[in-house]
Amino acid sequence: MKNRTLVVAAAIVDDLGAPSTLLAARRSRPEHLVGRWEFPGGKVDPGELPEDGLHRELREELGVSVELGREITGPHPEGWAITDRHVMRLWLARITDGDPVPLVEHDALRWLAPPELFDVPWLDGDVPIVERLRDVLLPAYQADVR
Ligand SMILES: Nc1nc2c([nH]c(=O)n2[C@H]2C[C@H](O)[C@@H](COP(=O)(O)OP(=O)(O)OP(=O)(O)O)O2)c(=O)[nH]1
Repeated sequence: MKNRTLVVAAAIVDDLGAPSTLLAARRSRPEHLVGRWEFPGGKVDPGELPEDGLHRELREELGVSVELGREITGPHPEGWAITDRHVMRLWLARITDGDPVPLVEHDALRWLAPPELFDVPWLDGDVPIVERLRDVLLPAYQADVR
């Protein structure tokens, strides 16, 4: 896990206390990622705190401000091994300002409820994270549909 580049990303949800839907973003670049869905975010700049990098990326990519909730921790203390060169940390987040628009890096956004989570082709490394998030979203989703 050492020597991997740190990527920070957000599981943007409708509500931090009772999350039931998740915002997914479709990559528009680079070529090998085009059409795959992911969590908005990106690489942390040198000297930047991970959470600060995440707020910056979300402003740049979607034009939104967020409140961060708890971190969705992975199997490794460093985060989720999303590729053989990147490790990712991700936090729940709620939009506090702005309507999300795919400004750069993405060309589509979708709010997904648990039954729809796998209707989109996620990047391979994100699949175990989406499975974990399904468990996070299910209680509030099931309470809502009842
Ligand atoms: N942002 C993000 N990247 C992901 C996810 N899953 C996944 O495998 N990746 C990969 C894709 C890229 O190879 C890498 C992140 O790079 P990036 O292109 O988003 O980062 P960045 O905006 O800072 O990129 P750069 O163009 O400035 O280098 O991690 C995900 O859910 N979100």
